[in-house]
Amino acid sequence: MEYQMYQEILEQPGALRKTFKEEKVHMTELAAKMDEFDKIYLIGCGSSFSTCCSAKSAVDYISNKDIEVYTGYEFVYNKNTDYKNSAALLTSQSGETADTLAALRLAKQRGVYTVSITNELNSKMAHEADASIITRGGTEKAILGTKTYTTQLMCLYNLLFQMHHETSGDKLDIRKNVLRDIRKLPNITENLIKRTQSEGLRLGEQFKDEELFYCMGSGPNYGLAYKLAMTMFMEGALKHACPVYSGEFRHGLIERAEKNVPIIFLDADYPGDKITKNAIEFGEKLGTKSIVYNMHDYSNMNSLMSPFTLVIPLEWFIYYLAHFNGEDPGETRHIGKIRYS
Ligand SMILES: O=P(O)(O)OC[C@H]1O[C@](O)(CO)[C@@H](O)[C@@H]1O
Repeated sequence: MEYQMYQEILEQPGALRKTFKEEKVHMTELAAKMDEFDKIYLIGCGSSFSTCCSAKSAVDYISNKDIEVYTGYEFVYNKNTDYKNSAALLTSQSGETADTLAALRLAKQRGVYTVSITNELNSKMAHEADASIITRGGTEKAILGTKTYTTQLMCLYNLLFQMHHETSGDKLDIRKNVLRDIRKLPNITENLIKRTQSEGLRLGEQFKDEELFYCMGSGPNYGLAYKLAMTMFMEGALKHACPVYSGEFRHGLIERAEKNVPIIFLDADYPGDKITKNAIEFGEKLGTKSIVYNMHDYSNMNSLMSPFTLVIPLEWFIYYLAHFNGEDPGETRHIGKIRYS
């Protein structure tokens, strides 16, 4: 019953170590280069879109830098305004996703400085971007993205938090703590992988017959809630799932939060998690099947590192959920095989 994803979960600490070591200097140089631009676009799809959402939200806590997040085709079809003095960081584990590649080509045409973050050295995106950061995960086969997620997210955080931000006081401390925690990530990840496997197994078995999961988070955890629903549940465990911003709980999900409905709450005690906690309480009264992941139960890193922390117990949960349903969590039925153009 060991699927490909199993090995790839275990490979994350090594991939983080190697990526940091081999790209450290380059990332510092690129952070300085990014300072030259007035605006930064973060662009990716699926798992690689979720990292952009989390990183933007995290850096927003300490910075006023103008950063916008787009999926590949949203950027291509719907972004028509001014591209003056801007840069785009394009994330893609394969470096080949048509949507993100189209965004990269359009950005270049419009004079935007482009940086790709990809796991494939010989990919189109690595070749065509003005600069490239290569995550050193080794080939990843399981579709939902494990080691390419953590390494890509690490590169985005490292780059964005190293940029010059007008910070002082608390914000400066947060920035320093995040950069310190990034260095500790390989060891912390290693530990989390060991500590959370049995919990994932238990939850996977307990929830195996559920068909739909709501995934809620605020701040940087919304990006993870998105990944959890779109790639981990839907692509990996073949379950229906829906990401929800905590702040949007009262505008939709509240009407479906009924007895026995599974809701996964990602909590890191962010200011926005006031609403997450209210929603948890509301769910308790109604008898929802809540699973609450609070990042502080798993690590003592800065709260902004919550996606790095919570993704590990979630990977195990999804791995076993797929297993108890007789599915290989690394398989794909359509992704990578369907072409629109
Ligand atoms: O990161 P890449 O290689 O651009 O791939 C994007 C793909 O990743 C996935 O999120 C799978 O991890 C798919 O949804 C999507 O097709």
